[in-house]
Amino acid sequence: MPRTSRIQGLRDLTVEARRKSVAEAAGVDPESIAAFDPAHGLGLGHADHMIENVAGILGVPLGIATNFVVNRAEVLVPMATEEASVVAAASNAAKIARVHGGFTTSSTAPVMQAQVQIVGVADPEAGRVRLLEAREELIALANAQDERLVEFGGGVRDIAVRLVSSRVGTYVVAHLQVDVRDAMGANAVNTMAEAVAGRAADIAGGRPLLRILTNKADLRLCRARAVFDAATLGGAEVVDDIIHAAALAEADPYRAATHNKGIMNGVSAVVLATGNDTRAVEAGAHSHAISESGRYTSLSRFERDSDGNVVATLELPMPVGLVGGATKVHPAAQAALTLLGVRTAAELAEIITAVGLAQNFAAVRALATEGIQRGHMALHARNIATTVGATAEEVPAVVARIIADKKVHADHAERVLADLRAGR
Ligand SMILES: CC(C)(COP(=O)([O-])OP(=O)([O-])OC[C@H]1O[C@@H](n2cnc3c(N)ncnc32)[C@H](O)[C@@H]1OP(=O)([O-])[O-])[C@@H](O)C(=O)NCCC(=O)NCCSC(=O)C[C@@](C)(O)CC(=O)[O-]
Ligand SMILES: NC(=O)C1=CN([C@@H]2O[C@H](COP(=O)(O)OP(=O)(O)OC[C@H]3O[C@@H](n4cnc5c(N)ncnc54)[C@H](O)[C@@H]3O)[C@@H](O)[C@H]2O)C=CC1
Repeated sequence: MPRTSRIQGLRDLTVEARRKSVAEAAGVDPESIAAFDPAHGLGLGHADHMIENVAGILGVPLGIATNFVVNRAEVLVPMATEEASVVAAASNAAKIARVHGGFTTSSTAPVMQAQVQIVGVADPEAGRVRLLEAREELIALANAQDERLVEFGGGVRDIAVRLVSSRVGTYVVAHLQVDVRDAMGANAVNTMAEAVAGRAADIAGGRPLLRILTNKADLRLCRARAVFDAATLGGAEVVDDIIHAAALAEADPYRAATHNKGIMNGVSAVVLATGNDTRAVEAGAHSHAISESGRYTSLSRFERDSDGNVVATLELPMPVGLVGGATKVHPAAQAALTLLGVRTAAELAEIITAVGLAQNFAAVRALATEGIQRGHMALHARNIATTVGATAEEVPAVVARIIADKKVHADHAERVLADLRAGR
């Protein structure tokens, strides 16, 4: 069977049957994703080597988003999240995007930057020039810290020097711009920064202070683009309202914060599923969402194309890796990468960006039409039924009633559960 992300009725299967169906559709050995099952996933022994004072493991649901076509390839996307309707929303938008070929993505080279702050430079402008004169020496010193990275074709691509004025003085800040290939790269560039800091400070004529990467990873950008069909959406008026909803997010930081949270619903779920650093990706995204005028704005743009369809685009930093951090040691993260079938960090980063755009579009489409609650709360109702004590066997009946009653909240669920148990 050719690889496909269109799986009918996946939601109606048991978890085990769903995992088997996903493996078959993705063309992978079911054993290669067995680690999605906690019984075969991260063990306490593993966990005890990952962080400090380990006392247990927090399980997070891992769902599979369907319908995705990215650069003409079918891909099933593992998403780790505690939030209902996120996986459904991404799958829904991906289904609509298929009408016009799915998502097209691209990315820059995987360049991460480390900063070296130099304080106390009497002549900062000249200090900057002196550092740039020593470019080759500093690059060689930094690359010597990671021969393995250089072997893989990575290493320092350039050095930039900025002068940053603060309330307490002007700092000379050197940036090591490092191609980190398939790593996320934080540890790699931090090691380089610590190695060159002393020499750089001597050259600049000051004292080294901070030596750390920046998570504003704006030299490691990914882009996604998709066309959402006007007829499928319900016509020109719906398109207009979707455009208006996105335009508000572009203009208003209050709306942009939630619009971008919608994007990160998708992004962070795949970042987490693949054992990558969600905090780094989120910090990078929000630091990138600053307009030329300095205002916090939306990360994505929605326009109407010449055929009246919605064209959505998203660009953001995407510092994720296939090696490094937890990715290599977490069995479920390895399974996630197997299911995705990615060969490079750039491929992973671009799929994540496409999922962020899908999530964003699904949310804005729901908000601009019926509102978020019908779809979201219908799926959240299962959590509410469980919260009030319904057993797995009782959940479907409680969910059906509270949705039918249009009262999807805990106190009504309690009454419904009591009625069901009393045979009413
Ligand atoms: C929730 C839907 C998808 C329902 O939408 P619907 O039209 O009722 O769904 P449907 O039953 O017609 O199914 C359409 C497709 O959605 C998927 N789908 C649908 N249901 C399921 C399910 N149970 N399990 C798995 N997949 C599901 C599935 O792909 C399905 O097609 P298929 O593949 O079956 O041919 C829609 O209302 C939606 O997309 N809503 C957006 C929900 C959302 O954004 N949730 C995120 C949480 S809210 C939030 O925090 C973000 C926000 C809103 O604040 C961001 C912002 O403000 O911008
Ligand atoms: N975002 C942040 O502010 C910070 C994040 N971190 C953590 O750093 C970790 C990621 O840092 P990394 O340097 O990626 O981790 P790492 O040090 O585990 O792996 C990177 C190393 O892997 C080697 N390598 C092997 N194969 C490679 C390939 N194909 N491409 C590139 N390198 C290859 C290289 O020597 C490279 O230096 C994450 O766990 C992250 O949470 C650490 C400090 C700060």
